[in-house]
Formats: sequence, C-alpha cells, structure tokens
Amino acid sequence: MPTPPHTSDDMRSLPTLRQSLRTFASSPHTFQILRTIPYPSPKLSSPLKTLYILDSSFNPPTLAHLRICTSAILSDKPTAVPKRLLLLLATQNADKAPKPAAFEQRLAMMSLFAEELINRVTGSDEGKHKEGDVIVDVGVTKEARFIDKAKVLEQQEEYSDPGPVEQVHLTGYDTLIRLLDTNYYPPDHTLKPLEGLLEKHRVRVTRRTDDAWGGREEQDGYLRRIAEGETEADGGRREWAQRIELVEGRTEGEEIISSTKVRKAAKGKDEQALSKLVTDAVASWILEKNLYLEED
Ligand SMILES: Nc1ncnc2c1ncn2[C@@H]1O[C@H](COP(=O)(O)OP(=O)(O)OP(=O)(O)O)[C@@H](O)[C@H]1O
Ligand SMILES: NC(=O)c1ccc[n+]([C@@H]2O[C@H](COP(=O)(O)O)[C@@H](O)[C@H]2O)c1
Repeated sequence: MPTPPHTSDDMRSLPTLRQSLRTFASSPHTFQILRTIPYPSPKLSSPLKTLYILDSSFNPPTLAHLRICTSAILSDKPTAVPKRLLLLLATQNADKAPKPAAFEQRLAMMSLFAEELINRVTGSDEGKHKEGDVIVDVGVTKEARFIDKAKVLEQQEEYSDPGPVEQVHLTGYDTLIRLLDTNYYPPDHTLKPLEGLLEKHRVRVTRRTDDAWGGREEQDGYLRRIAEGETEADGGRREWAQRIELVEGRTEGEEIISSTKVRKAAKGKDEQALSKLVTDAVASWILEKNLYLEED
C-alpha cells in the first residue's frame, strides 16, 4: 500500500489522524505505515537486513517501551546500518477491548515518541548512530496475532526489497508467554502455526520481573524448558529457544513501568509521577489533551 507521507504536523492533528484511520479501516489492507522518520528516507548505504518491531497498544507509550527499543537498536553494532524500527499500533488486540485513549491520540503520542527515540539513538556521542542511520516508522495493523503480523510485514515493499528482511519482534516476558499459548491457535490449538515466525524471524524479550510474572530465575527457566523440548508435545520445537533472546529489563529496585500505571498517574494529574513513566513530549501531550481522566 502506498505510504502517505504524514508530516510531524499531520501527526499532531487529530482530525487528520481520524480520517487516516477511517480510510485504513474501510480499506482491504491490514497494514499501513503512516509516518516515517526521517522522510524522505535517505538512500540506504546497504540493503536493510533487520526490522525491529514493537507492537503495542501504546496506551500510552512509556519509558519501558523506550528502553525496549533503544536497547535493541544499540545492542547491534553502530556500523550495522541502516536500522529500521516499526512502532506498530494494533487496532485489534488479541485480549483487550478498546479503551481510552482514542487511536488517533495514541498515534499522535507514538509520533512524538518516535521523534524522541530518534534523538536518543542518534547524535555525536560515541556508540550512537549518525542521523539517517536509524529509520523509525509509525504504522497500524488490523492483525492481532504475531504470526499474522509477521506475514503481512514480509509482504511490504519497504520491508522486503531487495531481499528478505529478518524481523525482530520486541516483546516483554508476559507477551512471550501469550505468544506460546496454544489458546491463540484454533482450531487445532497447537504451536505449529508459529513455525513461519520462529524459523525466519526472532523475538527479543525484555524480562518483566514483578509479582505477576515472577523473578529472573523463573523467566530464564521458561526459556530453558523450551530448549529442553518441553513445548514439543504441543507442536513446538526446541530449536526455537535459539530464536528467542531474553534481555534485561528494569534493574532491582528500579520503578515498575506500565501503561496502566501511566493512566493512573494521568488521572490524578500527577506530573511528577508522569515524568518518571513517560518521555517529556508524551507527558506534555497527556496533560495538554486531558487524557485518561476517566480511567477506572
Ligand atoms: N515494563 C516493561 N517491561 C518489559 N516489557 C514491557 C514493559 N512494558 C511493556 N512491555 C512490553 O511491551 C509490549 C507492549 O506493551 P503494552 O502496550 O501491552 O504495555 P503494558 O504496559 O503492558 O500495557 P497495559 O498496562 O495497558 O496492559 C508488550 O510485549 C509488553 O510485554
Ligand atoms: N499469540 C499472539 O500472537 C498474541 C497473544 C497476545 C497478545 N498479542 C498481541 O501482542 C500485542 C501486545 O499486547 P498487549 O497490549 O495485550 O500487551 C497486541 O498487539 C496483542 O494483540 C499477540
């Protein structure tokens, strides 16, 4: 699908975004890029090899999402360029009903977040990238499951030209558990449908150590059990463990960050709490637009 070059201003205009979402919803397409930074993209010095994808409800984007993206981009050598990251808003979630804020608000925040992210990873400091070496897309999809998103992205010209591009899906530990949950794969309810994703692509999982998802040992143990063949009874493969990388999230004692926590802080107009959970531009947008005041 041709990419309408939404500018930074378009992405701050809620009527423009509403119209773009309407056009997308009524189209037969299941994926669309709304904004690319920088645009027009610089001529690539070498073919794109890796596409990082953060698929999220971005309700709103948080500092945890920022860390997931920057850590992935900076984990690879600065010379391994170009690097491309897709911030992907799923308009249909596998589990959650739509909640505030409206999708156009989330897209506006994703665009601000993308600008801040680019600033973080490019600059003059050692280890950072030159301007133009990192490209960030803001896109939307109607697909809820990773296996379907991966297929749709493989078909996009931007992500397949001139040759195959390896996708690295960035998730948190809770999402890895749901990725490998047979309940999402009717009618047979086996893990076989994941073959396409886990044989061609990779998953980079950030540990999410808190009460709900257990500690580091428990999370590492889960991946070890995959490597030992525990999922084979469900149609999984032990080799998949090599396609899944577990990386550090917050360190001991560091604040737990989630979009739910941001929505609570926003409801209380708690600017100090917000500043520890989201980037500056996202915090300003939330306060200026009075987002999440109705949150329960
Ligand atoms: N603090 C975090 N640590 C590790 N992974 C995270 C963190 N926050 C979000 N993620 C991961 O980022 C992806 C998108 O996150 P999502 O939008 O669901 O955020 P969330 O904070 O879990 O949202 P909500 O609080 O609304 O349920 C998921 O794969 C999720 O696991
Ligand atoms: N098995 C799967 O592919 C699977 C399961 C649960 C969530 N998801 C997706 O992961 C993304 C993040 O989900 P949450 O916002 O619920 O954390 C969403 O796009 C959601 O649809 C995919």
